Amino acid sequence: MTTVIDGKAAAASVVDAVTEAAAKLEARGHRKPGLAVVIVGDDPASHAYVGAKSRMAKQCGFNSIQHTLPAETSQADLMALVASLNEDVEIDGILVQLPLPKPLDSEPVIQSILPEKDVDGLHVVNAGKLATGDLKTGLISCTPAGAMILVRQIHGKDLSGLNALVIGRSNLFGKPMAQLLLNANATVTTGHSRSRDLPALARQADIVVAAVGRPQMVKADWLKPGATVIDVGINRVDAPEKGEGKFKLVGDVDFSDCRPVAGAISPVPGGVGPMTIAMLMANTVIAAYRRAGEEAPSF
Ligand SMILES: NC(=O)C1=CN([C@@H]2O[C@H](COP(=O)(O)OP(=O)(O)OC[C@H]3O[C@@H](n4cnc5c(N)ncnc54)[C@H](OP(=O)(O)O)[C@@H]3O)[C@@H](O)[C@H]2O)C=CC1
Ligand SMILES: Nc1nc(=O)c2c([nH]1)NC[C@@H]1CN(c3ccc(C(=O)N[C@@H](CCC(=O)O)C(=O)O)cc3)C=[N+]21
Repeated sequence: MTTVIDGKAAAASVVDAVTEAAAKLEARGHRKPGLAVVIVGDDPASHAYVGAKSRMAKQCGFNSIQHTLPAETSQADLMALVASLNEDVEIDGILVQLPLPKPLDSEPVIQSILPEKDVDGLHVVNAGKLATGDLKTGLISCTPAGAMILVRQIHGKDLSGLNALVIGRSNLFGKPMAQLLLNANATVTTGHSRSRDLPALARQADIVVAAVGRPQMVKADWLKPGATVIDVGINRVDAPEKGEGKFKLVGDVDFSDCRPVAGAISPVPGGVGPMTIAMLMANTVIAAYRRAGEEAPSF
């Protein structure tokens, strides 16, 4: 029987633990954890995600602040906002929603966030800690951290002897995911657009993680029977069957094709997506504990 991994349920239990941790911190006389989300421009999908993040932050008992800037915002003004959030004693976590509208350059913005407030885990200090095996003192990128919790549900903490393929090598996901798997003792391969034969690489893998941005790319004949498949892709595709102009979300994995062959598979929606938001809350409460000088919980 194939296990369909329930990312919503896993995310709900992380959110419960975060809510409890936030309440405990307040009970010890500290202020609420503070999360600032910055969004530039008016991309509807980005606004939907940011709205979900802000709502979840309130639900966790955080002080949640959203800064919505016009698409024409200058690099200097955006950097100035980040600088003021770095200084703000009420703020523990800063997230700048990506991608930024052209011609803004995201890299200098991300690198200007204080590493201890970088709840996206994208600052070089946090990326470097993860790369050198320090998983305790930095902040880990939310989506790979969430995907890893789903992998652990199936395989436990120690992935010794297992082959893992991560398809995609972005700083936001592919690289940190590969490092988390490696740290858990998996034998890790990272595939990308220049890889020669991804289906052959995938057939060697006990764990396949797809983060490519290509709808339904991974097919059943790519999989070793019984493999665990984690689908990170979020693709909006037309869904004329739902009515004119309607769309639906699909992952980078052809779910109905792969489901019978996989041992466990995460769906889209309802898989990694909800975990991303839950881990953003987890990183924010961790940052708040550290700022308060208390020992941070782990999730
Ligand atoms: N569920 C969630 O919470 C999140 C979902 N996502 C989703 O995950 C997906 C990936 O995101 P992200 O990492 O930011 O995307 P990027 O576009 O930054 O990276 C995509 C990666 O896929 C590789 N790639 C592209 N085409 C192919 C191909 N045909 N064959 C093999 N590899 C290919 C690229 O290779 P190369 O490096 O050679 O160009 C690149 O490494 C997207 O669908 C995104 O929406 C992202 C973040 C969070
Ligand atoms: N700085 C930054 N950090 C990010 O982590 C970041 C980002 N920018 N830009 C965009 C991507 C994408 N992303 C998602 C978050 C939640 C869902 C999510 O909750 N998805 C639901 C479905 C939501 C829906 O129905 O639209 C699900 O998969 O079940 C998806 C994708 C975070 N990202």
